[in-house]
Amino acid sequence: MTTNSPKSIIVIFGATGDLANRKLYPSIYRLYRNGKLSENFAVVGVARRPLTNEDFRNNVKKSISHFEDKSIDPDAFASHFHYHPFDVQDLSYYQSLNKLLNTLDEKHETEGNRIFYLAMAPNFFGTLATNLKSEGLTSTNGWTRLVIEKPFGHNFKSAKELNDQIREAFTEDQIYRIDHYLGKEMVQNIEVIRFANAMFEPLWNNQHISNIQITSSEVLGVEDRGRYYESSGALRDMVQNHMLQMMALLAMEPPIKLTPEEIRSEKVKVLRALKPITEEDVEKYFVRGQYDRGILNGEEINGYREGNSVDPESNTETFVSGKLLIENFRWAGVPFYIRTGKRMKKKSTEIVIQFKDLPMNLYYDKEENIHPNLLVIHIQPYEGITLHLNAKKGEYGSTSTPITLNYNNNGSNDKMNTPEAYEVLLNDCMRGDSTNFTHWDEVALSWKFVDIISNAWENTKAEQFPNYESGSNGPKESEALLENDGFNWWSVTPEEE
Ligand SMILES: NC(=O)C1=CN([C@@H]2O[C@H](COP(=O)(O)OP(=O)(O)OC[C@H]3O[C@@H](n4cnc5c(N)ncnc54)[C@H](OP(=O)(O)O)[C@@H]3O)[C@@H](O)[C@H]2O)C=CC1
Ligand SMILES: O=C1O[C@H](COP(=O)(O)O)[C@@H](O)[C@H](O)[C@H]1O
Repeated sequence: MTTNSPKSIIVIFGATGDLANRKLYPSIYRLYRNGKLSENFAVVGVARRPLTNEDFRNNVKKSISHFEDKSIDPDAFASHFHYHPFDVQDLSYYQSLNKLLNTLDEKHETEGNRIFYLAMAPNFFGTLATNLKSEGLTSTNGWTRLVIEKPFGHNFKSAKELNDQIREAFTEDQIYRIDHYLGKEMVQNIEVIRFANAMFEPLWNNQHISNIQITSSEVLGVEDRGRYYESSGALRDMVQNHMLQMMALLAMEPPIKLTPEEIRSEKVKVLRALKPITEEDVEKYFVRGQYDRGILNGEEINGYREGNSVDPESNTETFVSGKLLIENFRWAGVPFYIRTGKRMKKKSTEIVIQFKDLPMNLYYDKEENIHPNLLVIHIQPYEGITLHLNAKKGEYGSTSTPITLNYNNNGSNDKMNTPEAYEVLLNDCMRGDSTNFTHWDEVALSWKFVDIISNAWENTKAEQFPNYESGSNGPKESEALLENDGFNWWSVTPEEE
């Protein structure tokens, strides 16, 4: 680990793209504004478009205009940015990039520290890593790190090939595989809620928890990403990474220390304990869906198959729900239900931990529906924690009424100061903290689990597609998945109550 405001050059490959403009430049700006970057930093943008430094800096200033802070001169900030146009497949340009980096290293006194951020289509990841090494850009007096965007492969086989190629140029501890959910404030809070509260850990097992539900629903559709999404679908896009990572954080054993190695090792154990399913069993444990037309926020929405670059008879799923079982002492018998989809009723990521009912409830006769205790971790857009309890509430006699204790995390941070996932992860990477990045072992195990499901789905046409209306909660089979076990999906966003 290095200091809190590390010195480094960040080279962004894909500097004119959507991710760089929407997420990376604003994140670098916020780090700068919050004193998390020393003055000794430079950003070098690489893409093919023939921009001048001035054009590039103007683009950067545009991308930060929503977040601008009057006390910071945007030109002073933008002066740290440099542009170097070339096609990354053309080996001859890497030498000139290296020269530029050496010059900037001297100018900004960045001590040879370099982050190579691959914000480009995944087919370039392997080549870029190889070229950076072969052309000497990784040989400096400081540290060099490689940040890789998702998707990391398309299945286990391609992910392994990619990993093998990257590992020829970078060691595992130089590789930072992004899963932006791990940078979210409330995802990081899972560990704190679990391991810093005496009241939860003793109950955190199959004796006291009946099921856990993880939902990540989106209102947005596939927008202009049809080409990518057609070969991905919700399973690869969301389940292989974000959903399984959240599940692992909820299910892991307490690490002996809060180091990247110890936390990762516990997450890996959870992924290894996932009950494997056979292709024949996929239908029993997983539901796939695809959105049809519908009404969302009063607006008529087209179905997935009507989108750009989408096959009018597409078999691609835009919704997945599933039941995961973890075969270890702590979790045997407790279903972890996951659900994610596009064009759903609301944008919301939430985790619901449902506790078992008491062995005998004195209020059963008096209350028709005794409410189970729930611990809800609201990841986004509402951030917070809600505990659902039962209590007597201002009435004669002894009746039980459901009540909630609520902590709202949005309220404690003004919007400008809530760290965005990419901001947190960039800062972690600069400090050399890989805790919130995914290790190859986790990626490999996640792909192995997901491959069985994707194989089953690719080999069978979903006859009933499209099977859920835009603006709904997904297909009815997803409700049945829980109902068959005697449960239901909880709808728990505080504003709705
Ligand atoms: N956008 C997002 O919100 C998210 C993106 N990601 C991932 O991030 C990566 C980038 O995504 P995104 O920004 O949306 O993609 P874009 O298509 O918007 O950007 C791609 C970038 O790559 C550059 N580029 C393309 N080909 C070459 C080449 N041969 N040589 C040099 N530069 C090239 C393009 O610039 P030019 O045309 O000028 O060369 C552009 O800057 C992908 O892996 C994606 O999966 C992950 C999560 C979210
Ligand atoms: O990785 C991805 O995540 C987004 C959802 O992210 P969120 O932070 O808005 O919840 C999803 O839209 C996209 O398809 C996927 O690639």
